[in-house]
Amino acid sequence: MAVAGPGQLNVEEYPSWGSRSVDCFEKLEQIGEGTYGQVYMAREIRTGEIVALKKIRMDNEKEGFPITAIREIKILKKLHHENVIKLKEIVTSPGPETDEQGNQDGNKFKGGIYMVFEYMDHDLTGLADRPGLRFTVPQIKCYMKQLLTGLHYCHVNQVLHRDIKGSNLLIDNEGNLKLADFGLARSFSTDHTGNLTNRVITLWYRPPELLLGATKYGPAVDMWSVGCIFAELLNGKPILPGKNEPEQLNKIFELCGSPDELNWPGVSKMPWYNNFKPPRPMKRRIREVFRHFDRHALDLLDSMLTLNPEKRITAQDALVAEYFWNDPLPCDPKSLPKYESSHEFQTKKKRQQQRQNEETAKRQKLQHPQPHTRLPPIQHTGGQAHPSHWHGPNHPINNPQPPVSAGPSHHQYGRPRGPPGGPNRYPPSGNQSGGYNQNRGAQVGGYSGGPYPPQGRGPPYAGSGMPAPGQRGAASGYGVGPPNYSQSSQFGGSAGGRGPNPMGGNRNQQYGGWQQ
Ligand SMILES: Nc1ncnc2c1ncn2[C@@H]1O[C@H](COP(=O)(O)OP(=O)(O)OP(=O)(O)O)[C@@H](O)[C@H]1O
Repeated sequence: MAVAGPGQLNVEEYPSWGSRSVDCFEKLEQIGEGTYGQVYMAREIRTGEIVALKKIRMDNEKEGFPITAIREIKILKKLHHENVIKLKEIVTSPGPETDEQGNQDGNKFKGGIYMVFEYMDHDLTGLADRPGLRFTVPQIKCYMKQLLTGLHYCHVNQVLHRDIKGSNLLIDNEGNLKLADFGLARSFSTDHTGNLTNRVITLWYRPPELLLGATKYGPAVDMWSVGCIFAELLNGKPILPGKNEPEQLNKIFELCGSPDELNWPGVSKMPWYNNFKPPRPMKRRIREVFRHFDRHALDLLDSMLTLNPEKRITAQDALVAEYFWNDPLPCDPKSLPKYESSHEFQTKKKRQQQRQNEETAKRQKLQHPQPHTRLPPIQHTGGQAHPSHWHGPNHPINNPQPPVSAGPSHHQYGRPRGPPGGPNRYPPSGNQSGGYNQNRGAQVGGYSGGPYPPQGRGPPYAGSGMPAPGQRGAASGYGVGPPNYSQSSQFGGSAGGRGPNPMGGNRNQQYGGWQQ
């Protein structure tokens, strides 16, 4: 197969694409649910090969085949790299289909179209959310290196991913990490002449230039998201969990300082700058907030979370950063432990189940109260904490809000992504005591994803309940410093939830106009 060179489309077609039926595969289990519909683990009947089938959702489409699917297919056909998910073929189902409950699919084509991908055992959010799992520094370096390598390849090929987040980073049991979900990706020209939509990238990972209304942008938008993921991996929880766009910007300014003409020439001309500029200058506090990270990690993070996109580090430069060349070195992917399959969809489903069980148990207890006893309660001096405490106060299990059992991309449409685990879930990481933990085995920890941004476009945020520009958003967590880096009050509120993607109810609609 011909591999596209930088900036070229791979013109070689696959004549057989779309000619096979989905009946060539046996669906084994649902592993994801996103904008397109369901993602299944499946086995190819003839070869026994395990693949992922992503069904292209057609029921909402008034105008035929969704443009995002066309984009994803077109882009994935030209990208061939070990750190980019491989699209193997397209298959169709000629007749009406039923879902797992036996209900007929409502799509007007009365058939389905599936993308067949190589199967990956985990997504980063699902993996990091496993109870008892904590990534080591060599492991974080190993994943970060692969993320940057894959992204560098995309950028060299003039593709912006525009939705970098944990659930779109897939990992197999060989330790390989691959970028997935190119549904929001698009080609860009290096001169940034075209107008692009700024309603892309899941809110917690969205860079300040998009939040300030930029419509001309480039690969730096993805690098901001990478910085958020990097800090999240080291910190153990999302670092900028805004509930809506204004609050997101506010959080960014509190951490990264306020933008001005000195640190970001031209910022005052950005479309929404005047709506959101803080009334007084704010100090950059990355090095203070993350002082427990080691020096090289901090240097790299600082360069990724640079407000001015022109000054933000590129994937190529990040790959040669000291961080990756100093002890402890990134580990060999193959040396990483193998875990039971974990996708965000499944881990959240399990958590939802656990919550239901707890509620049932509580109800039963109320109905059948224990006989009164005079004995004092038994004091547990050690051993396992109650599961609901283990998850921390912000965990969906304990949160009074309805459980948000899936991330922005999964089956909780119309809501922001659920709160990440509580502050106690995540141990401080990085080099606190002068040496990294070189143990490559699993430890305690976790990692969680972000919400869908609120709906709507255009300037912006009227009536959104945003803090006035410059006011602090609801309880910034910064300044306390790990491990008391509390973000607890950030969660549980409504973000004016919208559809299952960061673009709006139907992200395809965003592509019809001049902004892409
Ligand atoms: N090739 C794959 N192997 C294993 N799991 C996969 C694969 N592709 C997707 N998944 C799982 O399905 C989930 C959803 O996939 P994906 O993000 O591609 O769908 P989507 O409809 O575009 O979602 P979103 O609404 O987030 O944009 C992923 O987070 C991952 O857990």
